[in-house]
Amino acid sequence: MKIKDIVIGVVEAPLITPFKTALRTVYYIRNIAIYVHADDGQIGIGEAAPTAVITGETNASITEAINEYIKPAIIGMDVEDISQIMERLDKSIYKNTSAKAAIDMAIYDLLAKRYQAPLYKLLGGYRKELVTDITISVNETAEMVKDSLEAIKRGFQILKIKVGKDPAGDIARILAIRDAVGPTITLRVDANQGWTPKEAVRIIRALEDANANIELVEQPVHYSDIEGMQYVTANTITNILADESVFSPKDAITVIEKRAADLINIKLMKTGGIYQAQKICNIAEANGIQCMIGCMLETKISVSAAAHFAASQKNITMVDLDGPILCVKDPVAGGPIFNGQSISMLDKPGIGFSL
Ligand SMILES: C[C@H](N)C(=O)N[C@H](CCC(=O)O)C(=O)O
Ligand SMILES: [Mg+2]
Repeated sequence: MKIKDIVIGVVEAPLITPFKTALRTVYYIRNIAIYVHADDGQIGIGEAAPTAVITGETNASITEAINEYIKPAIIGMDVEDISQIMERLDKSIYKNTSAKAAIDMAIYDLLAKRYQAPLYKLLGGYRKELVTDITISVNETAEMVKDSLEAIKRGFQILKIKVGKDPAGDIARILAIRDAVGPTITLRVDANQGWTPKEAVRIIRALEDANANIELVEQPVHYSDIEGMQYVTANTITNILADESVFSPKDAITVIEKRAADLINIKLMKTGGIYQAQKICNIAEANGIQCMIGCMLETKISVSAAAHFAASQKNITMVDLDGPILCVKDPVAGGPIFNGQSISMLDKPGIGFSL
């Protein structure tokens, strides 16, 4: 099964409410869809999200990276030569991880279709069901409390609370949410790099003193401030999760060696796809570090690929795959079933979309 052509399209989905983090506000998803055509007529599907503030990519850069660099590097290769394809993909252009992720997942989709196997089984098949959290955008406290209660009414038991935009008000925001939702709901906090190391320690310790019972705090400080993350991890009890600081296996080794975090968030848009994500997950597991699977603002196409990967791995113990849940409707039919907080893998070949 040889790679014959790569076709680029657009996938669009309006969001139910604006998505707000310390880094950006988004009203509408407009991502790149990828179709990798094989010489036997099969098509593999992928998606790239243009998260300029995190990966540095735009839809224009993703399109250019694929057309000018990635496509010439892998066209004509046999889908079964996965390691060789992934080596060429990695070397075809520096960084551009979302462009690479879209191609990587489309090729894995083809490989799994070649063997008539669901992708999660081909990758290791650890479990069939995942439970995702849902994001509560950063807003004024009252609005975040209202959004949290609505999410619980919709059946979500795990909330990912965005903070870091207004550090002075963050303790009050989080405590008000804990107060409103009660003790049984799991709360994750994501500062998206919005705090200084000293601010982070002060805020997290205040939450600890108030018995807020926060499961983890994600990326408290700037992605490049590994010493700062190390300082936060060393001076708090709460688990610290590295997100924007870990794109590659090398980044994971640095964070682990420096004890800069307790946990790692793997996103296909940061790793450049499943092949590199597996390496990070293995490195973390060998070092006793559990991983979260995360997503950017992505539709069901790439989030489904991430779900297959997460389902295949024992060491992925936390799931933040709420992209499709934040959209008014899915732009594609098929794939795993997203029903409230549960994501169920089906036994259709590949990622599960009929193309
Ligand atoms: C959508 C997901 N729950 C999430 O919060 N991802 C963010 C980055 C999303 C973006 O800006 O596209 C994260 O974990 O930092
Ligand atoms: Mg994050």
